[in-house]
Amino acid sequence: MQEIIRLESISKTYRIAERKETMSAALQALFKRKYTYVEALKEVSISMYEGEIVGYIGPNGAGKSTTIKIMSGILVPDQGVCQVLGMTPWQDRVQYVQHIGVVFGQRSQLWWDVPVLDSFELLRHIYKIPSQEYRHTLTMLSEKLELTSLLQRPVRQLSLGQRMRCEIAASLLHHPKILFLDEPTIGLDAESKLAVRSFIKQINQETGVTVLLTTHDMSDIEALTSRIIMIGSGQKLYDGSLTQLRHQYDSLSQVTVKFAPTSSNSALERELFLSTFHQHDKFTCVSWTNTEAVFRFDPAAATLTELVTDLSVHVDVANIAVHTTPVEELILKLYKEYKV
Ligand SMILES: Nc1ncnc2c1ncn2[C@@H]1O[C@H](COP(=O)(O)OP(=O)(O)OP(=O)(O)O)[C@@H](O)[C@H]1O
Repeated sequence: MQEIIRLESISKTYRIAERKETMSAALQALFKRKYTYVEALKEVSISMYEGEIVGYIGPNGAGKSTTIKIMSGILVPDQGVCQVLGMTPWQDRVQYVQHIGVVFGQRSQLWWDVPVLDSFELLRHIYKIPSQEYRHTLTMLSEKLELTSLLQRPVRQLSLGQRMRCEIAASLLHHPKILFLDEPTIGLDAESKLAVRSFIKQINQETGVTVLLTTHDMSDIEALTSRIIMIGSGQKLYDGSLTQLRHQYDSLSQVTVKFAPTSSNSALERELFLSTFHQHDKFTCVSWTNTEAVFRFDPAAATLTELVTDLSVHVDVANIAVHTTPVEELILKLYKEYKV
């Protein structure tokens, strides 16, 4: 896979002028300003490859939006190298923006008082999209994002979910190679979230567009990304797959085994048998009742099939449920480990 985004040791510090309480102190400050400094990014390095969907996560104030602003050329870092598609975003801006699409969930790129279609037309002119290509793309996006009934309405009349679908369409009109999505599902109801998610997945699969997605919603991450990059207090803390994360923080598999109601074993027999699991070298029986038992084992040392084979000699099994730790919990463990 080809590397299309490369950040090397990117740092960014914001300078904030101190505000004074009293009028005289404020007047004095006009001549002798005092500043505080916020280190938003500290030597962050990131590589992304063509066609990937990467989840960029971290708690509030971690530095996610600052990174996206640097990658999209809106902000200039204090230090480091940023190469996207072989360009430096803030230097080759006019050429560069032809290749990227950006959506900020908290801000609109559409004109508030005019119909959505007028904003799209304006973007067509800005990006110099040939009319036939524009019509074709608009039809495709309108169908996939169900925009037909929205296009003639002013943006201010749209619901958040409707507006977000239009924002995403606007960011794709010029067929960008990379899509930066900064919290695209923020504030959306369950149905709108699903619509946005399934569209992102579909467009990535069909066009190969590379996607960097920031979100606080871990179900977005689970549904869309196989790789996550975590940032905390301006530093990159984790870069890897969800599977790796699961191995790291969820090393033991847990299964609940339900006994058949018409089981031929007596409760006593079952109890005696389950108590032998205390000495079992591969499986631990965590708890049991008359109707079910919970087991834990290390998937590197044993398999579910072995457990079922062992069990079925002595008890009638009706059902087995494998417990997987929700991604939300895994990420919380990661945040805790790094104290962010
Ligand atoms: N324009 C600015 N001026 C001063 N400080 C800023 C500015 N923008 C961001 N910051 C500070 O930089 C740090 C990183 O902010 P950033 O918006 O990149 O974080 P984030 O991870 O996107 O957070 P969130 O999840 O809350 O959107 C924060 O401490 C924030 O207060």
